[in-house]
Amino acid sequence: MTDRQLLLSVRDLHVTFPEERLTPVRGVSFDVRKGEVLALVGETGAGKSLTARAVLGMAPPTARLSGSVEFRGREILGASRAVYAGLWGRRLAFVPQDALSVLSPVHTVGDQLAAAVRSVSGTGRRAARDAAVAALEQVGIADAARRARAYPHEFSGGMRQRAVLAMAMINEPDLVVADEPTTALDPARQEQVLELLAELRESSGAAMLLVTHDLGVVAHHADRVLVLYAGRAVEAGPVADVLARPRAPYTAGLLASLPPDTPAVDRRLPAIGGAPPAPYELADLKGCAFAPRCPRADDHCRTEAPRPEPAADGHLVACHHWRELPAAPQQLFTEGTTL
Ligand SMILES: Nc1ncnc2c1ncn2[C@@H]1O[C@H](COP(=O)(O)OP(=O)(O)OP(=O)(O)O)[C@@H](O)[C@H]1O
Repeated sequence: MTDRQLLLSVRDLHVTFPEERLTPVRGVSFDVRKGEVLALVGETGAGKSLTARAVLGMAPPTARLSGSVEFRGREILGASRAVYAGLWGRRLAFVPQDALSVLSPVHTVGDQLAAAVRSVSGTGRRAARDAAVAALEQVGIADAARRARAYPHEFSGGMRQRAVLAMAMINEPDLVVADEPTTALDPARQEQVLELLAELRESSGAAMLLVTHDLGVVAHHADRVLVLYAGRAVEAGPVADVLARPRAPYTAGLLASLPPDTPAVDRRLPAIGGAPPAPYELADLKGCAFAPRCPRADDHCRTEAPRPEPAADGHLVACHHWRELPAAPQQLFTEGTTL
């Protein structure tokens, strides 16, 4: 039976750089349903951005991709530029870390928004211009008609990121891929921009794939979460369930390292102890990539990689020992365990 709510379905995604003999994404699978927010979370180098870029058709040119990315029932992995050009901005939108990577320095913000509108519809110039100004108003840019005539470098960082949100949402896409959308902003602006993104997304009904390394952001802004480690999923499920009762030691370690009552904007992922394997080490890795940092690891973990298996309704975990862990496995990391 087909799931009519299914929007994006990624299966066994691998991203390889043949020249460097690196495979930073090693068989990632997940679904995004209409209107839902899936967060991809993990430490630096986990493969979050490469996964997001593979979905967008924006992987680095030297990357080789395999697996499957079905969007709206159609395979798009490895599709031609023409296919992606028909999706970008219209069905599939991108909010990057750095606004200047998507805004052209040589056109005014208003012209870029108007061009985005005209690229998907036969809207006339004046109507497109009005839509651009309305979009800037909607993202809280004061004096939008005048601001629309400014160039991106004349905007503050926060305003630029708002303009990028306006650009991403102006054609009401089905899926927004947001890659650490507030990292470049100062902490005071981060939550504002995330709230704005949530409002725009909710009012348009778009789904979102949200890349973040901040569990506070996951808690407040996602419906489901996929935890990545060394290019593989270690745990996935509804946010409330995964955060309240993590089944994978890695997720538990991330949660244990969050200081209680930390303001949302400061909840970055601190080190669990040790570091993830370097990309070049992954090729020869036999067992679970987290084993060297895991207090529960044994010979089984060091020799055989665990596969994701269902632990509860809609909750997957890849750990040989998930059934034997304490109900609050964060204890593994907080009770004087040396890692
Ligand atoms: N163009 C490239 N060529 C070779 N290796 C790459 C390339 N891009 C990324 N990688 C490797 O892939 C790994 C995963 O990169 P990715 O950007 O997906 O990580 P990430 O989880 O998004 O981390 P971060 O939070 O730091 O952005 C990195 O360790 C990097 O070494």
